[in-house]
Amino acid sequence: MSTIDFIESKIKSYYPNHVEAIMAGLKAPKKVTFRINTLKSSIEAVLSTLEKQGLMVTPVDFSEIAFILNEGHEQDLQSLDIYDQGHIYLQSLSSMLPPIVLNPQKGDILDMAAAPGGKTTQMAALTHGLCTITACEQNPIRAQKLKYNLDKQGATKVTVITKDARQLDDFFRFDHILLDAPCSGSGTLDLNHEKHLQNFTDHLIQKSIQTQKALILKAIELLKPKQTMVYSTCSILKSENEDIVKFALKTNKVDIVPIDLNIEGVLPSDIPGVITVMPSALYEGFFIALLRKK
Ligand SMILES: C[S@@+](CC[C@H](N)C(=O)[O-])C[C@H]1O[C@@H](n2cnc3c(N)ncnc32)[C@H](O)[C@@H]1O
Repeated sequence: MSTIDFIESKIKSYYPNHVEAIMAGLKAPKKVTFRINTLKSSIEAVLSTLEKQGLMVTPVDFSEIAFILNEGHEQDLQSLDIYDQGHIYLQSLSSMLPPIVLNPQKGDILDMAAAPGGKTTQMAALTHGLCTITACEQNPIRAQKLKYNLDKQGATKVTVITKDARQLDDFFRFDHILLDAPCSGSGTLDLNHEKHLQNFTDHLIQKSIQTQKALILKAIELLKPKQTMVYSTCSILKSENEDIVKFALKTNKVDIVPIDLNIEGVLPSDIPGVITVMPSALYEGFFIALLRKK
C-alpha cells in the first residue's frame, strides 16, 4: 500500500463522509499566515510597514493579531526587517487556536511540549508578561531553537526546561497547562510531496499515542484543581485526539469544557465541545480540547 493510500484509509476509517474534502485540504497550497508580536511592536506599526512594502493582508475573526497574507510567499515576510526583529511570527492559523482557547490571565503556565515556541511566544504576548511560563522540551536541539525564538520575540518571563515532560517533578503545580502533544502530524501532511510522507507510518501513530497518554496523565497531575488545560495535536486521527481525551476523562479527575469558538470547516466529533479543524488552504488539520480539573 502506498503512503497516500495508507493516509486515505486512515481518514476513511474516522471520517467516511469527508474523505474527499480532507484529501483536497491536505493537497491545497497553504496561505501564508502570521501573528503580530505585541511584545515588540504594535498592530498599527506592522500593518503600516507591510502596506509600504505593498504586502496586503486580511484580518482573522478569532484574533486581532492574526493575519493572512493576500498574495505571496513566506520569503516575502522573512526578507523584512520586522521579521528579523521579531515583530511578526509566521504561524499557521490552526496553531494559534490552543493558546486562545486556554486564555491564561494570570498565574503559572506550563507549556509541556514547547519547541519551536510558536505557542509559548503567543502566550507570552497574550498575557503581556503577567504570567510566568515554564516551557518544557525534550529534544535539546529543538530546545535551542525554542530559546532562540523566545529571545527573538522578547518573551523574557519564560523558563526553558530541557527534559522529558513525563519526568517533571510532581511537586510542581500550574494554573494553566498547554499540552500541544507530539503526534503523527496527519493534519499537516502535504500530499503533493509523496517523498516527504514516508515517516507517516502506523508505528509513528502508535508511538505518538503512547506518549500522548503518558503526557496527558502527567498534565492532569500537575494542574491545580478547578484550573484548565488544553490538549491539542496537529493530527486529525481520533486515536490521537478523542481517544486520548476519553482516556483522560476515565481518570475521573477532569471534565470537558465546551470550546466557545466559531471556526469555519470543522470535522464531526463524538465528544461535544472539542474542535477538529478540517485541513484546507487556510487551516491545517488540528485538534483542540479544553479540560478542567475537578
Ligand atoms: C507539536 S510539537 C510542539 C509545537 C510547539 N508547541 C509550538 O507551538 O511551536 C511537539 C514537541 O514536543 C516535543 N516532545 C516530544 N516528546 C516530548 C516529551 N516527552 N516531553 C517534552 N517534549 C516532548 C517534540 O520534540 C516537539 O518539539
